Amino acid sequence: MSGRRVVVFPSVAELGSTLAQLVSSRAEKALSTGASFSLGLSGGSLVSILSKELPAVPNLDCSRWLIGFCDERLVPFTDPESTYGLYKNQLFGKIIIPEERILAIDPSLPVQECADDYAGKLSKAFNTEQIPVFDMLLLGIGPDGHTCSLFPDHPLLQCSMYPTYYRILQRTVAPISDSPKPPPQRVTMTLPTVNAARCVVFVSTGGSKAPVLKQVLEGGEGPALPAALVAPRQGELFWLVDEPAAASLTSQVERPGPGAKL
Ligand SMILES: O=C1O[C@H](COP(=O)(O)O)[C@@H](O)[C@H](O)[C@H]1O
Repeated sequence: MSGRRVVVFPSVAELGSTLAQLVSSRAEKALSTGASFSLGLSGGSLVSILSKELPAVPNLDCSRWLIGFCDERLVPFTDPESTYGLYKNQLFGKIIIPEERILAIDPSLPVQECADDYAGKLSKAFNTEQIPVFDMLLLGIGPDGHTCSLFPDHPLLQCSMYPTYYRILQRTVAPISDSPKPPPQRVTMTLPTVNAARCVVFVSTGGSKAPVLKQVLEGGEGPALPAALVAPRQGELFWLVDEPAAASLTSQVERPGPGAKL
């Protein structure tokens, strides 16, 4: 990992605009050397921030982007809890990404089959039986420290710590049917997939996130929270947060001026 950057913004709008610039710049970089730019999206509060700011980037050509989902809730796309459904309504109508380049789950399948099916889609799109390497993943963090659908104290996390669970550890995505946050059935990227990415960006806003950010970024007692286990092996790691979310941090952070690029 090439060093974590914690960047604090005075407002969600400024954060969002820098996030959009960051996505655009990493897309340009990926497309200058490769055939596509692979971007993994999360749900929750990220959806509206990204959907507002990304279409505002001038001359954004998304025709060679490949979109995946860091996690997804196992509900129909028409359900307000569906992350794909939210992006379809709020973003995909505003930027042109060929439909076949958006890798969504099949919500009609039972959760285990759904995870296997989604893993198969990733494997085909990345043309590998190994862990896919995304150019960029956008993550959120819940007040409990979860990220993707990886929750504190969940066996999916223990898998990453105990070699006896090696088979599971190597999975690209996993099903979860007991999510403490509804809806209970979900599909999520595993930590090995998250940590293989070239660039991982957490987005966190609002005062309700201040205590968990303090714990994840500056340490606390007890086992590491899921978000604290995100440490890309060779990629970049950004935390983009607003002032209320950063309120309890005492470690060094960056406060870029207006329009600054990361
Ligand atoms: O349930 C989920 O929550 C996290 C965090 O969401 P936020 O609204 O607190 O930012 C999100 O990143 C994840 O994709 C989602 O499924």
